[in-house]
Amino acid sequence: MPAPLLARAKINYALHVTGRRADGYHLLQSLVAFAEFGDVLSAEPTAGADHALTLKGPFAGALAADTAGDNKTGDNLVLRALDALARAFGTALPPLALTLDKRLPVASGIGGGSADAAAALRLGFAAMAGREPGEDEMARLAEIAGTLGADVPMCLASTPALVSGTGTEVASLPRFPGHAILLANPGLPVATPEVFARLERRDNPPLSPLADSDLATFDALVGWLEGTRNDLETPALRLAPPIAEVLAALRVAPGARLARMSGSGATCFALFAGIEEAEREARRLTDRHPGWWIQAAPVAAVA
Ligand SMILES: C[C@@](CO)(OP(=O)(O)O)[C@H](O)COP(=O)(O)OP(=O)(O)OC[C@H]1O[C@@H](n2ccc(N)nc2=O)[C@H](O)[C@@H]1O
Ligand SMILES: Nc1ncnc2c1ncn2[C@@H]1O[C@H](COP(=O)(O)OP(=O)(O)O)[C@@H](O)[C@H]1O
Repeated sequence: MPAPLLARAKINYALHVTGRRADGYHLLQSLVAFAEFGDVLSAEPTAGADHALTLKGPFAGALAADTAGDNKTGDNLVLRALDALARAFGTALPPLALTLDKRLPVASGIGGGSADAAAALRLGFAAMAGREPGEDEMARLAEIAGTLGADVPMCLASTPALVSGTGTEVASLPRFPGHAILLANPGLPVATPEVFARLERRDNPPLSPLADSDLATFDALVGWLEGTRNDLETPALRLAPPIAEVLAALRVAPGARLARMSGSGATCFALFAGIEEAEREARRLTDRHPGWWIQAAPVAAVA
């Protein structure tokens, strides 16, 4: 059986909404990166006739309550991803007993469900083929990923990238400076469509060009990010006002170089040069806001 997979949290460092398609989906330009923290998906063979999914971890309850239907895990993106994989490859997938350790808050702008779906595609492929996917097979997995959600292809890559289109066009960055991130969520689930619906403008200016030198150091990256935005921040604040308090707390954290909301919220992040500073601020914030979800993690370099 394939080894357990880390379904890393996705963070939109910058997110510009530049248009809207006729089908209502928005055109985005985003710089995304991934924290070395996330859900963990594991699988064992099972004698049962179908896949079985067990949820555990701090957000298992929230997910079970959020997922519709009598079978509380039936709508889970993990099982939908395995179904889509088997259909696309036309190959029987051996029934799997899956365990999802749900460590990322649900509906929180850091793509936990999308990362789980991407991990399920990788794990399912390995269980089906007995090996890792080749380049052509990865391209097919990315296509399947795009049918599961706009964020799933970027989570399949799980490496810093510029994304465009509706989010499914993923250009991995050739280099990226390592640093640390502090994630904070006030405990409010936010529905992505409701945030998009509250946008006042859908024709915002695009990202400024990203030069290789902007990725050479952490300072240079922060400098570039200072000229960018998250266009979903204002509509999300209207929907969930407590996000303002999270942003304010992160902005004044000693050592925080940039504080912003990720995706459609409500999770916000601050960037730090090193993990020690991020962990120190995580402890401080946890003392002051025991009801918030707070997590520090490294963001790996791409050399
Ligand atoms: C906003 C972002 C930014 O990365 O992240 P999250 O806040 O979800 O983490 C994504 O675009 C979310 O991606 P994902 O959550 O996979 O979206 P989907 O399941 O495909 O779509 C959910 C809903 O979001 C809206 N949507 C999503 C993507 C997009 N480009 N335009 C949209 O308008 C649509 O209302 C759609 O019905
Ligand atoms: N494995 C999963 N983890 C999280 N959410 C899931 C999962 N499977 C299905 N969902 C559904 O997808 C929705 C979006 O979840 P999530 O990816 O956590 O949002 P976001 O991208 O905003 O962080 C949830 O409301 C939930 O009902």
